[in-house]
Amino acid sequence: MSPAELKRAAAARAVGLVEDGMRLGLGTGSTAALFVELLGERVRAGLSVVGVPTSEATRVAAEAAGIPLTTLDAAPDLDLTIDGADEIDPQLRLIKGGGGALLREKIVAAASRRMVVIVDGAKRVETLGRFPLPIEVVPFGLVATTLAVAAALRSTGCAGPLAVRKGADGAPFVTDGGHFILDAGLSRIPDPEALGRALVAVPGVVEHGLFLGLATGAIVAEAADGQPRIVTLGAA
Ligand SMILES: O=C[C@H](O)[C@H](O)[C@H](O)COP(=O)(O)O
Repeated sequence: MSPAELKRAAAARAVGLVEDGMRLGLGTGSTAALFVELLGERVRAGLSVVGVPTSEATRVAAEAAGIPLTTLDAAPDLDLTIDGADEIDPQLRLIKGGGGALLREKIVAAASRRMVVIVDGAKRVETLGRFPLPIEVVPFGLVATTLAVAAALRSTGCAGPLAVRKGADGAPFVTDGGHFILDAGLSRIPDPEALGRALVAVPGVVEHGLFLGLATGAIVAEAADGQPRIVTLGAA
């Protein structure tokens, strides 16, 4: 089975969690995009929901799918957020931000009573860190911030290269919030909570891609005999 087929299976299961009248956080990335597409089918069939997109890309996709949208300011308490992830560990701790949407994703997840993560089985890890950790920083003082981030990484037992994420044109990738992303290739993160605390203490760091204590459940689609097999973690 291809990763795309597994992602679709996880997204399809997640659509079943949506109930009439819900206020939804709509995640970002290829898996969340499949959820938006499938949710749009249910909306066109009569389901009444309202969504808060976590990126401009998701806003465009949700509008195209016919999903009514609002802002987090108008609906600051969401019932359910469905989002993808780059990694998930057994404690439902996540690395997110591979698509650069981590800041809005984290704000929306924190404003939701439930956050259910949809992933293919390849995203499951015992220890976070194989996926480079995205760290969103303001462009001003980039070199000083990068040095301080490197010190924060070392102070929590992490080591590895830090690189400014580049776009297809070779220029720094700019997030929806107008910030840059540092990707930290750490291999493993021994203490994600300590690293999270150290990173938010660095002036210039806006947010990091460690989602700790936010996911309430996960839907994992694994390949089993050529068919997707759904495994749920937590409350999903
Ligand atoms: O910034 C992007 C998000 O955190 C995505 O949810 C994450 O990168 C997973 O994306 P995908 O479903 O495309 O693997």
